[in-house]
Amino acid sequence: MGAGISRRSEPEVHVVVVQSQENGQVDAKVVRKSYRKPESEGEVRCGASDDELSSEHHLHSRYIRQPTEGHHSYSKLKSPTHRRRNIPNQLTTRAFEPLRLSSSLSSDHRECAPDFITPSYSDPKHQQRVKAERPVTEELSPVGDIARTTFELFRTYDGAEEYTVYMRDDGKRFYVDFEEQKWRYFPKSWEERGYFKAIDYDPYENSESLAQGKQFRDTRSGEFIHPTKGKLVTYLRQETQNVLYFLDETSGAWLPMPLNWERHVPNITNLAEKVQKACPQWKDTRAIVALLRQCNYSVEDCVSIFTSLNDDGVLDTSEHSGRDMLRAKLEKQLVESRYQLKRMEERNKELEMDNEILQTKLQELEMENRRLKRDAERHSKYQQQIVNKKHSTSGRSIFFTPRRNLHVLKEDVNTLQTKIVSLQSAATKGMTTYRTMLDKFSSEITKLLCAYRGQSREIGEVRALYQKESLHRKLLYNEVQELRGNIRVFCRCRYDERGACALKFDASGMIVCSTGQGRRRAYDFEKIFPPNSTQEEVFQDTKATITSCVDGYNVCIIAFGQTGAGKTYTMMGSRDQPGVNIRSVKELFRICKERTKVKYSMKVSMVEVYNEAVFDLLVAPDDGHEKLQIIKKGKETVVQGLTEFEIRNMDDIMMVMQEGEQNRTVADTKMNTNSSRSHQVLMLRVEGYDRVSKTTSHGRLTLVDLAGSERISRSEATGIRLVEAASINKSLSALGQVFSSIRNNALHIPYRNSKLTFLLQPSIGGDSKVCVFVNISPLASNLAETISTLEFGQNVRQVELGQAHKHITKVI
Ligand SMILES: Nc1ncnc2c1ncn2[C@@H]1O[C@H](COP(=O)(O)OP(=O)(O)OP(=O)(O)O)[C@@H](O)[C@H]1O
Repeated sequence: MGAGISRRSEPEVHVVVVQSQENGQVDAKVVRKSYRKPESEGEVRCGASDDELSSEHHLHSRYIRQPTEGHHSYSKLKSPTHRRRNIPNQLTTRAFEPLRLSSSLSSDHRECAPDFITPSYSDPKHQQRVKAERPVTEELSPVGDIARTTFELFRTYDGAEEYTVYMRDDGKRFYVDFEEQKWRYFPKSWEERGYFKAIDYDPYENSESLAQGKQFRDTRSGEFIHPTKGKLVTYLRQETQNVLYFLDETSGAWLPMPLNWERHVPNITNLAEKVQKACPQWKDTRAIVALLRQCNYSVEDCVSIFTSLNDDGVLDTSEHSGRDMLRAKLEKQLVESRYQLKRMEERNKELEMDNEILQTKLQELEMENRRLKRDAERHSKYQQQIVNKKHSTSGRSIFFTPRRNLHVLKEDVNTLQTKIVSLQSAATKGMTTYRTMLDKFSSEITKLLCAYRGQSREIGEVRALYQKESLHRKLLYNEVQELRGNIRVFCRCRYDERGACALKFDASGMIVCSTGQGRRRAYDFEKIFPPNSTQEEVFQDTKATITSCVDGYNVCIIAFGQTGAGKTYTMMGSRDQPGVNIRSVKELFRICKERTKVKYSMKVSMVEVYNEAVFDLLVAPDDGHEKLQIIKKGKETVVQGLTEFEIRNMDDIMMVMQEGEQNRTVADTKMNTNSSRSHQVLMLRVEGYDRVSKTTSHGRLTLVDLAGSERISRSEATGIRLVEAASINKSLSALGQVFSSIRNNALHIPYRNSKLTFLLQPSIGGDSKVCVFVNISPLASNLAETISTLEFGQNVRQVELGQAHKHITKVI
C-alpha cells in the first residue's frame, strides 16, 4: 500500500490515490490539511509529469491519473477559491512517478507571481509557453531609495541564461523582462540555479535625487574662507574614499583637509545640514562631518548608520558623542568582519578540500577512460584478426576454426563492444558532471577569495582607525589629566615563571581580566607594563615627573599591590636591575650637573611605618630603634628626630639605601620569602640656588614602597605575622579612604587615621605631583587580589589633586 501526495498553498489539498490489488479498482481521495493513510489495500501508481503539472497549475486545479493498460482515470480537484476547467479525457500512457509539485512552486514564487509558474525556467520551449500563458503582472515599481540599491547580474551555472537583477532597498529583487519591457519579481527558487554578480553602480550618474551630489562632484575644486586661515583653495580628490584636500600655499602641495576645517566647506556644510535635517537630535556637527567622511560623503549612508546605531541603543545623541558613536560602529564592524572572515576561511577550507577530492576523482575517471579505450582498441584488433582469419580460411575446408566456435566468438566480441560503449558513455557522462561541479567550485572559490581579500583589507583599515582613535583618546586623556593635576596611575604586571598569565593585554592599551560568571572587565591606566617590561621601560614614564622636583615641585611615587606582586622589585630592584629609587636619584644628579647656573644640594632620610609606628631606617636598631613622632608645624608635617644625610654622588645614596634596606623589617611568609612587613618611605629634599635669579627652589621627592596587602586566609599568618598583616591592611585601607575622600571632595580628609597617611599628607594631599604603581600578579590563583588592586588603581585615577605648585623663595 502506498500513497501519492499533492500539496499546494492554502487551502492545502492532499490527494491519496489507491488501486485495489483484488479488483484493480482505482480510488482517489481528497484529504485536506493532513495526510491520511488510505484504508483499502492496494498499490499506488499515480503521478504526473512536470509538463502536465505546469500546464495545469495556472488553472488552479489538480488531476491524478491511474495509468492501467488502456484505461485512464483521473480525479479532478479544485481549490474553492479558484475557477474550474474541464480536463481532457484522453491522456497518453507513460511511466509515472509519484505525484509531486515542481521545485519552482516554492512559496515565495507563488507569492511573487501568483498567476504563472515556471517549473523549468531554463527550458526555452517552456518559457515560450509561460510567456504566452502568464497574465501581465501588476506594474511593479522597483525604484526605491536609489542610493541604496544594487544592480546585479544573475547568471545560471551552465551559463545559458543571464538576467539583469535589481535589488531594492527593502531587499526585494526584480529582473527585467526585456521582451515585455517590464520589471518582474525575481523568484527565490531561481537562486539555486545560478549566482549573482554585483554590477558597479555610480549613484552620481543615475540618481536625480542626488543632483546636489552631482553638482558637488562636478565642482571639485573650490575655495572657502576659513575663520582664522582666510581664503583657502580646495580640491576634492577621489581615492578609495573621497578625501577633501586643500592647497597649502606655503608648500604648494595639496594636503588632506583637517576635520575642523572641513566643517566650514560649503558643500560639506550642505551635506551635514541634510544629515542634521534627517536626524534633528544629532547636534555634533564635527561628528557628523567625521561620519560623512567615513561614509564617503553619502548622506543616506550617514543617516542610515546614525539611525541603526540609535536603534541599537549604541548612540548617545549628546553633543560629544560623535567620536564614541564612530568608535562603537567601528568596533561593531570589526567584530562582524572578524566573524565573517572566520566563516569565509572555514568555507574556503571546505571548498578546497572538496576541490581536491573532485580532482582526484577526475583523475581516476580519466585513467579509467584511458584504460577502457585501450581495452576497446585491443578488442577491435582482436575482432579484426578473427575476421581476417575467417576470410583466409573461407576457400578451404573448415579445418582450423569450426564455424560454431567462430559464431560464439563473434557474439562475445559484440557483447564486449556493447559493454565498452556503455562504459565509455558512463565515463564521459561522469566526467562531464565532475567537470561542471569542478567549475562551479572553482568559481565559488574565486568569489570567496575576492570577498576574503576585500574583508581583510577592510579589517585592516578598521583596525588601523580603531588604534588611531585609541591613541588619540589616550593623548587627549593625558592632556586633560595634566590640566586637572590628577594622580598618574601606572599598572605593572610582574613576570612570574610559576604559571601562565591569566590576564590579557589589549592592543588598545588596556588590561582585560575575567571578573567571574563569564564576565570580563577592561582596566585602563596611564600606561600598562606587561610581564616582560624592563626596569628601564618602567622608569621612562615617571622620569619626567621626577625631574620636576629639581624645579621645586613636590613629587611622590608610591608602589601599591598584593604581597609578592613586585613592589620592592619596582621601587628598589636588584643590583643588576635597579628600580625607580636608584634611577630617580641618578637622574636628579644628571640634571643638577647639567644646570651649571644653579647650585644644588640633596638631603636624604628614610623611615619605615611598622605596626603603626614610625622608625628611622638610617639608625641601626642596636643604636636604639625608637618610635618617632609626626607633628604638624604650621603647614608642614615633620618627623621629630629624623636623621638626614647629605648626598653628593651615587655612592652616597647607594650606601644610604643599603643601610635602610638592612634595617627594614622583612620576613619569610607563605606568599613571599622576603616579604616587606613595613611601609618604607625614602625622602629626598632637593634645594637649588639660582645664582642668576637669586632664588632657591625647594623640591621634595618621596618614594614609597608600601607593604603588600594580604588575605590572612591565604597567607595563614599567625602570631607576630598576623599582627603585622592586620596593621598593614589597616593602613592600606586608610590610604584608600584618603584617596576616596579627596575624590569625593569631602570636607574632612582622614589623614590621621593611620601613621602612613599622616606621614604622606604633604605628598598626596597637597600640591604635589603623584605617580602610583599598581603592582599585580599574572597568576590565575591571585586573580581576586589582582582585581581588587586594579579597582584600587581605578579609584585613585579619579582623584583630582589640583595643579602642582613650585616651591621657590627669593633670597635677599
Ligand atoms: N617584574 C619582575 N620580574 C622578575 N621578578 C620579579 C618581578 N617582580 C617581582 N619579581 C620577584 O618576585 C619576588 C617578590 O617580589 P617583591 O618582593 O618585589 O614583591 P612585593 O610586592 O614587594 O612583596 P611584599 O609586599 O610581600 O614585600 C621577588 O623575588 C622579585 O625578585
